[in-house]
Amino acid sequence: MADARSTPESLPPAFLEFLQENGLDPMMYSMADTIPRYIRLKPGMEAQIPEIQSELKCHLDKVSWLPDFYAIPPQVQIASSKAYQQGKIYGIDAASGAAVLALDVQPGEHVLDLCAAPGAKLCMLADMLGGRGSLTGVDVAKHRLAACRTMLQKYSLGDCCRLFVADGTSFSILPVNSSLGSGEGSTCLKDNGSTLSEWTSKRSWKDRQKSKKARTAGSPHLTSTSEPELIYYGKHSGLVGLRKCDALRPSADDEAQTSGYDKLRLLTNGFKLLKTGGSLVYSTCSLTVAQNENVVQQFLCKHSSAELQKIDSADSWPCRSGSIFKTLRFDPATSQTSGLFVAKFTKLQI
Ligand SMILES: C[S@@+](CC[C@H](N)C(=O)[O-])C[C@H]1O[C@@H](n2cnc3c(N)ncnc32)[C@H](O)[C@@H]1O
Repeated sequence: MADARSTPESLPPAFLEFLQENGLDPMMYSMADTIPRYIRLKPGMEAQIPEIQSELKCHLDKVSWLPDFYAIPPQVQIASSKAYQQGKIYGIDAASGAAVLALDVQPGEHVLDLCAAPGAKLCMLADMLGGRGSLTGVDVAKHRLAACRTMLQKYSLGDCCRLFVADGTSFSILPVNSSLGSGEGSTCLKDNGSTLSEWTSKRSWKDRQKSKKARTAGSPHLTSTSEPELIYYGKHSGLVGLRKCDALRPSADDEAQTSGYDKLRLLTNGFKLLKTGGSLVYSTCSLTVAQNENVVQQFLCKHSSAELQKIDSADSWPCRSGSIFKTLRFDPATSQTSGLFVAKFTKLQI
């Protein structure tokens, strides 16, 4: 693995060859420290910008091509700030925001996020839906989904989203109350023989924070075993409409959690669940052709009802076309983001 501060000259020749094969600029490894950090402002928090700037001690530099996004210097840490802890800002890379924007979600639509944890994009989707329609998040890693639930609660979005611990390559739960799915109120469905339940914490995020503080203070009553089990929770229903598959490259930690992870299978399953006429965004933070264009190519060969769509809003984005027409690549070196591949599909009636 290349060090983030490597210069092109210091990279091993085999790695340079690999970068060349994938059309990647080796300069990205010497520029990592200069790429800004991005925050997204919670809708309605615009008046708080001066206060946030003064707390973070930096200027929030509006990202011209992405609504509600601001660039801040890379060394600024937001996690300990009040603005972050009080749910006024999200930490999310601009390219990730673009992938969500590509889906063009409208209030009232129904969205599935496969590989949803820790949930920055899920929160953005929830904000875009504005409490109308439905949102379902799926992740195979239980602890990551718990973090996702905590995040949703922190931003007061806990009631807007159903979460499932499940493998996205076989997840098949249809929206409750759908003509294809189960009846209203059904909480637990059989999926390929294994029971899948919807998950959340019994307690609110505020209560969990209180317990955490109490534990830190040494309360004898609140040990780590007092943390509740994750249980079924949910009340949303709806028809399948828009669906999103966000299959990102796993970190080493993810690899351990999700061995056998297969992007083509995730994409295929997301598409299977997609309503005719709906849209699906496949986005990965992998920069390789194998995990991006090749996956898209193989997928299109097998699915005659899948059509790549032009992402209209992308005309002003700092990205380039992938090697397949209509796919997009955010290169770290030129886009000033962490880098991302994005492809948008629609399902045709055939
Ligand atoms: C890079 S993270 C996704 C980031 C997330 N979309 C966000 O915006 O915060 C990748 C996630 O994919 C999950 N994952 C990997 N393989 C999966 C699979 N087959 N089914 C469901 N989730 C999977 C991992 O557990 C991990 O949480």
